[in-house]
Amino acid sequence: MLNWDELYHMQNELDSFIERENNLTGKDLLRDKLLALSVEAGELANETRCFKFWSRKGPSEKSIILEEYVDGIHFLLSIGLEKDFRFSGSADEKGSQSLTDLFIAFNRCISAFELDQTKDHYIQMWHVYLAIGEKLSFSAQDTIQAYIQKNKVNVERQKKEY
Ligand SMILES: O=c1ccn([C@H]2C[C@H](O)[C@@H](COP(=O)(O)OP(=O)(O)OP(=O)(O)O)O2)c(=O)[nH]1
Repeated sequence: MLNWDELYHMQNELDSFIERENNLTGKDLLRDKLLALSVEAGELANETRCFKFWSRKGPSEKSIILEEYVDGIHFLLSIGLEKDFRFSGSADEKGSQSLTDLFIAFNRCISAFELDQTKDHYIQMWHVYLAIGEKLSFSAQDTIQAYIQKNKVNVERQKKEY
């Protein structure tokens, strides 16, 4: 099973670094992070092309979809750090909902959390996001590996190009 504690720890290091580099230490970044999460989910949906009924072009390759997916994991962890909530479960069995259904449900969960910032609503966002990962056939190992890799890229980018 995924050890979320380790990922929360890595995310905390990254977030503190980003805040220091950008003079944002102590600032309330929750609303920006919620919008970022919603945008990342949109980028992910776009790469899967799950809703593009008008097009015969297939999805992007798995590595690209996985990188978009772990961007969302970054923000879910980061939001938990901001609110002092932790998720510790795992993905449920693959359900019958389509990817499109899941993306719509995920946006609903973000809105529910924004309106009422409880731990239950936080956990709900995780369940739906993990269901998206399950539907995309990402294993826990795929997700951890890609998370660690993108976390490093994020640190490097802070040091250089931004
Ligand atoms: O407080 C923060 C802010 C950002 N990130 C991470 C999450 C994600 O992995 C990345 C932002 O996403 P992305 O790589 O799409 O950033 P971008 O600036 O939109 O990149 P690009 O210009 O390449 O599209 O930064 C954090 O972990 N914590």
